[in-house]
Amino acid sequence: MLEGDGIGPEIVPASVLVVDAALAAAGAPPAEWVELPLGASAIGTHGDALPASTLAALEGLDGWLLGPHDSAAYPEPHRSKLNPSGGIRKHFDLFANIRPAKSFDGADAVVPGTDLVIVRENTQGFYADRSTYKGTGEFMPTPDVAIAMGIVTRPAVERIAVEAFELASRRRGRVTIVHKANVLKLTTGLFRDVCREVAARYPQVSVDDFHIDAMTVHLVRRADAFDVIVTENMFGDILSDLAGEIAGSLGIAPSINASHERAMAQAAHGSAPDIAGQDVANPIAMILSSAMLLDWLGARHQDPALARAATLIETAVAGTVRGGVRTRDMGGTAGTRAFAEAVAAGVKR
Ligand SMILES: NC(=O)C1=CN([C@@H]2O[C@H](COP(=O)(O)OP(=O)(O)OC[C@H]3O[C@@H](n4cnc5c(N)ncnc54)[C@H](O)[C@@H]3O)[C@@H](O)[C@H]2O)C=CC1
Ligand SMILES: CC(C)CC(=O)C(=O)O
Repeated sequence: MLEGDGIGPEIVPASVLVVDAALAAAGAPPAEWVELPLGASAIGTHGDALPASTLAALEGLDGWLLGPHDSAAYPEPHRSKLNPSGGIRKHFDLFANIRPAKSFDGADAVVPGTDLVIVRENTQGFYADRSTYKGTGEFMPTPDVAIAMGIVTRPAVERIAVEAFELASRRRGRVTIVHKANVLKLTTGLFRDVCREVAARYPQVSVDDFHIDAMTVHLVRRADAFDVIVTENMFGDILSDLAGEIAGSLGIAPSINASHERAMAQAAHGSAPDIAGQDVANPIAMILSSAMLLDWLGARHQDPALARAATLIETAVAGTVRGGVRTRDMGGTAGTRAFAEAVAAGVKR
């Protein structure tokens, strides 16, 4: 576990509490938690927000929880470096960022009945790292000119499209491709076209596509009509915050960042410095990210107890919300810890 900054030291321990309860209830072996330094505190102790020792320790693992970091507030030179989660995603080539947005029965949502998953390409576009793709990233040829160079490649689109179509095959059988091929014709045009080629291998899955600007409108109006949305890195980052809020709150939006070998649970939101340290943050996003990780590990290791633990968590979170225990962003009064304790009690029940 890596707690990160801001609300990280509140929501990550809240998730650990719930995961421990779920593993015990599901008859799975207990987790052995190892706390690794990352974020502002690691700048103080190790001189780096993502210490080499942290990356080395992660090498030996196939799953971990990452809290959010407040990298926009780091002092220089740390602020100008690749942010810590970007560094981990890049190091382990965690190419698929899977971000569900699901509303809860009985709780407010902009669009009740929302149940979709954004499959975000996690390595390319404008967020590509210069050391991986030469010539990409941001640079300033003069103090008055800033340039951002993105990249889209066929293999990267193919592998994320396969993730999206496989997922849709296990869900409601629909994939929506989001792009901006009317303006970014070559880059996001390639993204759309390669996704369409992959679609041909999945005749049982229906496919459509929208421009990113129009897609924001469709989501606000009828998010409940979508199943799996596949899109490039930056569009997926933005769209998933929107989808989380439409489903009820950004604080309920989970994710995993995955390759075929490793997965990292990480809430879709940031470190929320405006509410940090007040015990008001919603831990649902981090708790459900942890459940996604257990589910992923269960599939990888063919261990049904881990999948059971994931289901227990999802059911207990939904039951807790339905029972009226909610944090402030969802109109309730429960604190972060109290909410997690209620979920852990629900898991045990
Ligand atoms: N995965 C990560 O580590 C991410 C880190 N960040 C970083 O986080 C810092 C703050 O970024 P912002 O743009 O302010 O975005 P943010 O996601 O931290 O906050 C946006 C708004 O949502 C609220 N919010 C977020 N999570 C919440 C939760 N669990 N419960 C209740 N309310 C919640 C915040 O209070 C704030 O009003 C920046 O340094 C940014 O770079 C941003 C996004 C992702
Ligand atoms: C990790 C962040 C700095 C970027 C972001 O908002 C995200 O990837 O979710």
